[in-house]
Amino acid sequence: MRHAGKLILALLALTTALVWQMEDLGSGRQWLATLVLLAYALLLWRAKVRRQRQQPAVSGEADYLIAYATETGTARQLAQQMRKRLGKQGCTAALTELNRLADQSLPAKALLLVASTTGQGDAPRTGDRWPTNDDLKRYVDLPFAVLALGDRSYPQFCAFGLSVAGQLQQAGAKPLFAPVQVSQADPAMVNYWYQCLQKAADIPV
Ligand SMILES: Cc1cc2nc3c(=O)[nH]c(=O)nc-3n(C[C@H](O)[C@H](O)[C@H](O)COP(=O)(O)O)c2cc1C
Repeated sequence: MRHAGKLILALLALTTALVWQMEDLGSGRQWLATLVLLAYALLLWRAKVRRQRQQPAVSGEADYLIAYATETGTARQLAQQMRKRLGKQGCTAALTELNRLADQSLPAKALLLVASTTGQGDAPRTGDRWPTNDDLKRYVDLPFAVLALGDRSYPQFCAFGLSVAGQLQQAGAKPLFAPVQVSQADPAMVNYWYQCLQKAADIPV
């Protein structure tokens, strides 16, 4: 996204330069085109600021830290919904991709993981470098819960989510409840996972 923003700005600057090369346009039209391009850049900038406000920076003060591992976006979407849902219950939650978990401060209450599986039971793009460079010792005694996404038609159903749960437990982290395996992002099972969390973490309904 950061690269896309830079590319758009570079294209706008190039277009402005081209407009000023076209002398037969006349300076009135050249100014008009420049103003339109500037207004467009301003709109893009405002949209970016709004997006950043909707996704506050990850903070060590958060009650929950939600880490997602996704290939095609479902786990990220569900993680974002989870954060909103927790927010409505008065809880704070920070969001990160699993590959960046090592850079985040630990949450006050629990680590929540939304992890999809790809390939033949493999890690998806935003989780394929975890736990490299993460000191798993820091998760000792940390409560956690895993929402494992997959598809029942694959022989290695939810393999990556289960592997994440296993590695955390082996490192000494404390599962709030067993990983919930969800096929094709079934909303009923996602809801069931959330109910388990509410019960285990004593979140008001
Ligand atoms: C190429 C491919 C390979 C997949 N491999 C598995 C698998 O081995 N095990 C599994 O349970 N699900 C597998 N799935 C299903 C995905 O995990 C499931 O659709 C999930 O909801 C995708 O989540 P995402 O959008 O966060 O990546 C696979 C899906 C695709 C497209």
